[in-house]
Amino acid sequence: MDFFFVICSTLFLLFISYLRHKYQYWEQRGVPQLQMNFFYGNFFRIKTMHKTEIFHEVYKKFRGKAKLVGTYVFTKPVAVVLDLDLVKSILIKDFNKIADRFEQRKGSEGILHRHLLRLDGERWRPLRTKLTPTFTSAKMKFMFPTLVTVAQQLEEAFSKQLTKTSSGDVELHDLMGRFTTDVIGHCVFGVDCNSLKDPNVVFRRMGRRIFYPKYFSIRLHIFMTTYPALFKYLKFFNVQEHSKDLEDFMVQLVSDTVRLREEQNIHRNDFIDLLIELKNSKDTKGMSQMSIEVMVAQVYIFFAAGYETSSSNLSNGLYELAKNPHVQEKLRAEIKSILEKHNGELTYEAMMEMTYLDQVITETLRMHPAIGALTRVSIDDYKIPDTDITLEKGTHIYIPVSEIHYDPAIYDNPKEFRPERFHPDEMQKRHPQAFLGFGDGPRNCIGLRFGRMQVRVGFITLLKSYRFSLSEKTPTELEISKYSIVLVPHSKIWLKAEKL
Ligand code: HEM
Repeated sequence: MDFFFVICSTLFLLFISYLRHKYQYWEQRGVPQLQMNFFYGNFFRIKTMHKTEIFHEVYKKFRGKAKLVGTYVFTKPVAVVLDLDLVKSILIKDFNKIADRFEQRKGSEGILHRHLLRLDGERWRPLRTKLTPTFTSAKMKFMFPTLVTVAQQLEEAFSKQLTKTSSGDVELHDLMGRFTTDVIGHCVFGVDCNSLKDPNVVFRRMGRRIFYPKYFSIRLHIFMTTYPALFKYLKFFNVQEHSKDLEDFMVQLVSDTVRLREEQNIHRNDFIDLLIELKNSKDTKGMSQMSIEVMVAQVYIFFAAGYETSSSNLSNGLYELAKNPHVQEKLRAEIKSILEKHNGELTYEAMMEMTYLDQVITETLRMHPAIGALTRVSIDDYKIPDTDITLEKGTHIYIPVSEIHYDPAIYDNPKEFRPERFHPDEMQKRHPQAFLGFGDGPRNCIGLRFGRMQVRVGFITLLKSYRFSLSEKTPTELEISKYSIVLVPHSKIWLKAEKL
């Protein structure tokens, strides 16, 4: 019994010393850090990464006093960058030393992991170079008519939904999700997802599975990105990031589409066409530029990264416009006058002329960014410019987007929705990294143009025909979901709509 007691006490003391040592990591390097709970660090406060409570505390306490601050996710030391010049160095100037987004999970990659968002810098670079031409303005212009077709379906679905209610209350977050699912379905998968007609189609179910994992899975997701080396052992307990049926669904879908297009020689100028072109072209060694597995992974990430981010931008924007009727009227006036100039037709050129619309979209993303913090991992030791601090190779770095976007020293009265902040003259007065809604540098959002295009088309379609106002069911504040990986509204977004 005594022996057992001695063993337990020794193990306990060793464990405490280990934690104590771990939680002194930043202090020992001369980097300011938040006070940690001695036993569990900030484990219990990490309910969701995107809730970013920890970054909020760090930013509030150290902004203006330090360029970067240390904190911990579980026991992993992470650096939080507070200074915009340092943000610029990390994302752009010194990108070569900080090219990874996540610590890599070697040897345990499924097909759906081999995508742009996740790959390490070495494998990411050639893939990004191949995929960048897929997102040029010219390619966007080719896809524009498809978006207009889906927008007509949105108009029909919206009008149908409105006729079903006598109060005029419409729930917008789900409807916008169905719109962007169908747009991505057409342009990325090359199929008609039909979710505007049937909300329960398989694509919606798959989308919900990606973004709304069970509560446990959110912590698991954080655990997985923090300790990828340990995560591989969880597969023995059948814990996986992507379920087998999601992977099978994606593989089947892409293989069927590719076969059909090749057999029937179908060309539609969409993403899948461009990926097939890469699959069929050879590199200098005579090898295919893209295998079907890599293609599946890219199609998966275009869907995953593209539909919920854009639909939240749309529904959050409509919410802000309902709260700020003067902005809504100003935007509608712009939309109507430009459409009139183009004989009432929504063309790519007409859309590009709507500059105030662009400001509204950016201001919405400032107040409601899709990603609360950008992540990077150093692939080499990195000396922080003008300091004696060196981040070790493999350090996890966070750039707290939400905090920067709400910093009153950067955006006066940050809780006010004011699109004019993004007038080019106003933007010139701010630091170039003061807005990070699409990230920045070589690893910024590759789908920026496409995302903005579908959001613009969604806004134009609804605002030209409907006025939105607050209803009794509208939430007073938009709460962020604790259950989703990206920042999406927790509650439904009910607004009153009136036909013009
Ligand atoms: C309003 C819509 C969107 C928002 C707000 C958004 C936001 C972001 C952000 C913040 C990042 C991280 C950037 C960084 O770390 O610097 C990102 C990366 C990415 N996004 Fe988007 N995104 C949107 C739409 C899209 C669309 C439509 C697609 C694809 C069709 C897409 C594909 C990607 C990919 C593949 C990456 C990883 C890029 C890389 O590592 O090279 N996104 N996005």
